[in-house]
Amino acid sequence: MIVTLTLNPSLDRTIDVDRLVKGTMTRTRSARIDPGGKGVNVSRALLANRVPTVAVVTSGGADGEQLVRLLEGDGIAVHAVPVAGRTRSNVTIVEPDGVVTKLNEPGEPLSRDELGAVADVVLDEAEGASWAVTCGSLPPGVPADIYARLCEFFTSAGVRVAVDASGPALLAAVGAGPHLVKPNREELAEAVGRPVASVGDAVEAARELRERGAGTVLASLGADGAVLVDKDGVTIGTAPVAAPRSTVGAGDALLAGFLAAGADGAPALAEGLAWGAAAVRLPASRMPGPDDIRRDIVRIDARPDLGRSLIA
Ligand SMILES: Nc1ncnc2c1ncn2[C@@H]1O[C@H](COP(=O)(O)OP(=O)(O)O)[C@@H](O)[C@H]1O
Ligand SMILES: O=P(O)(O)OC[C@H]1O[C@](O)(COP(=O)(O)O)[C@@H](O)[C@@H]1O
Repeated sequence: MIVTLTLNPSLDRTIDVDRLVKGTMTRTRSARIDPGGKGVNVSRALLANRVPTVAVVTSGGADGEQLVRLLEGDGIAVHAVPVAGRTRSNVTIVEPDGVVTKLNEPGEPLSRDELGAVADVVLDEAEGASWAVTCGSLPPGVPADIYARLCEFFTSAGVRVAVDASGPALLAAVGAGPHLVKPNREELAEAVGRPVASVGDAVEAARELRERGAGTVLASLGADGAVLVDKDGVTIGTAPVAAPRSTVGAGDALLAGFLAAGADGAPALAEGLAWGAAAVRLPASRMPGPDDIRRDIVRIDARPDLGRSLIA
């Protein structure tokens, strides 16, 4: 069982337009609503591939109720903790060439008591679980060390912890010694305080996060694939997609695939890459199921070129 926690979930609204021009009225081509938030997406991807999972989320107002209805409609085991603040909506605008513009709300504040209630629920749900996955931005008012504190609780209960966060929350979590962190390129660069412009830069930055406490670093690099740095060394792979449709949720699919495959070494990296590429071929934040995942496109580089520049 893999338990995910999303403190700041969202209704993801994806809008397709022919062209987005700032400051003009744009007629939309289609729109779609998905349950969103990083942990939510990890659970959606796991369930789509029949891996047992529970999603712990906060839920506030009519949008929170809709989020829970959508998740339950998909058959996801969801434990929703009611909160006073409205669940946010994140908007993604997609142009035909695959260019994506994201507008993510900060979410409404969580009180101390609400945070305590969520922590009780997730610690309870994680009892006996193989992984606890704590993901996404923190709502206003939530201390930046929340993932670090939860990590200590999970670890002492014998549950492995994966963290997908950014900024101070990621840095604090790394110091608490999680089994796995999944930064993307920007998050990695911010964490080490220097640009990540090449595959070698990503490897060095991932090594630094390991030195600071993370057990395994799965650094996702968009179209450049991903770098895995763990106790056994460095593994690098790619899974090219000729015509990406939507990259929203690709990182969540990568993480889900990596965990589903056992979170260890090249086989797990390859599975994560296959799931991430499949997500990119699907519209909006749809998560891939078995029929969408192609393992034949994955390449694990036996002799990676560390000097290779990353796509801008
Ligand atoms: N344009 C793309 N082409 C092929 N694969 C992609 C593309 N964008 C993302 N991916 C896949 O999705 C994974 C996660 O994407 P990334 O953008 O790094 O993460 P996040 O969604 O967390 O920002 C990548 O490691 C890669 O496997
Ligand atoms: O919590 P954040 O950082 O605002 O991100 C939330 C958004 O990220 C997503 O989980 C997508 O994640 P990625 O595109 O980073 O994989 C959306 O479902 C959600 O709207």
